[in-house]
Amino acid sequence: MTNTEGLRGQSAGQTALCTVGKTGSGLTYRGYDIEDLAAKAQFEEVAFLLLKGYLPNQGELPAFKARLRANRGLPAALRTVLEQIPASAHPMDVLRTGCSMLGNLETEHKFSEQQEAAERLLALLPSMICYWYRYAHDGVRIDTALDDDSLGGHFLHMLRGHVPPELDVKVMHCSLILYAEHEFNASTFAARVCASTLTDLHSAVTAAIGTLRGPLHGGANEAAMAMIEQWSGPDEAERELLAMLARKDKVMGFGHAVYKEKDPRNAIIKPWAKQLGQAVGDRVLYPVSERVEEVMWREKKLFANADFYHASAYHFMGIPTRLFTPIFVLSRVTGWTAHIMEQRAHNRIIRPNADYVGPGHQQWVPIAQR
Ligand SMILES: CC(=O)SCCNC(=O)CCNC(=O)[C@H](O)C(C)(C)COP(=O)(O)OP(=O)(O)OC[C@H]1O[C@@H](n2cnc3c(N)ncnc32)[C@H](O)[C@@H]1OP(=O)(O)O
Ligand SMILES: O=C([O-])CC(=O)C(=O)O
Repeated sequence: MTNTEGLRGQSAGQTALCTVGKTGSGLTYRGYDIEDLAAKAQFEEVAFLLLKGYLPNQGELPAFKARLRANRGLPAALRTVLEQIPASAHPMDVLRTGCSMLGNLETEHKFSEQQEAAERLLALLPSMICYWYRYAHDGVRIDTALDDDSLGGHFLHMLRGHVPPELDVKVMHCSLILYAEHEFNASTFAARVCASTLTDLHSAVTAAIGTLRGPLHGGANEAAMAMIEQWSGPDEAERELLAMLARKDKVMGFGHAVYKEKDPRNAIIKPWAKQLGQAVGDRVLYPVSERVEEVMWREKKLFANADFYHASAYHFMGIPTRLFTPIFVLSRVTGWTAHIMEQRAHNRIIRPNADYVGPGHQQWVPIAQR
């Protein structure tokens, strides 16, 4: 593999949204450290920061949250489509289809409508996934226009059918902040490539959802869960993990295309996973996770990325594994739509070259002679 494969290490454009690994391990959103945002901000403040370019003041934040609350309801035609999708479908495919359908029902006709379209998607995606999930699994048509203050609380309320405890809402805030934005990651880049053709916002977000789904990107939190839940304790985990490494299997939730020392989001989500594990009396999953992290560093110098401890944290909150990557979508839609707007503001169609490695010039052979 050449060093430049996967465009690794190359600049593919400019952004004012985020820095990743500029000092080896740091992460900032519009100049603010992720540690400060995760400890001090509400997710909605971070969403506003990404979408508008500055932190909201005391008047702007409640107004923004009120707009998000008012935008939670699903159009009837979208509910009808969601009701057709079987319970066996992957929830990421449901979001992809739902986002595309919304583009038919609430088409973004002019770019001057982009802020409203972005806020609508942010407010409505939790309703979309929970409406489908509860209908497909329990046959219940949930009320999505609940009055929860926060997006994370609203999501948990719809999913469970009751108001969630404060600890779970706090963890959701933190998780949504950590997942909101990450420069030119694969799904954001897909959204920007799409936007660079001057297509509509829903098309670009649909492309991003499809890109996030894979296990090398957002799908890693689900894949990490599938791996750690197989093991009955740390010793079995270590044995099996060493066998995986000997086979050169990829270990999901480890490594990163940009960070070289650590992923700063790991140190923030890990203590929450520990606290949630203690709250539910876990004696297996968290110790297994810690051993996996220890062995990966000892054997390969590979560190846990944002996805690894998200797996156990979500699991301890009772969230079904197949909804892990969709939660990533509910958050990253802020980064995607902010990047789409940034791309449009300084647009040139994204169209790199390729190094040709195919056959030399060929003589045409008529089909009867082949
Ligand atoms: C929120 C996010 O999207 S974070 C990323 C989530 N994805 C995952 O957790 C999936 C597992 N991780 C991976 O597949 C990779 O680390 C990626 C996709 C994140 C980054 O890929 P790359 O930039 O190509 O990785 P990198 O160049 O650092 O790899 C160096 C070597 O380490 C190995 N390696 C990297 N990550 C892992 C891993 N998780 N498990 C085992 N080996 C690994 C590579 O195979 C490569 O080995 P080689 O030189 O023998 O081929
Ligand atoms: O930046 C990346 O390549 C992947 C990542 O961590 C993210 O999208 O959050």
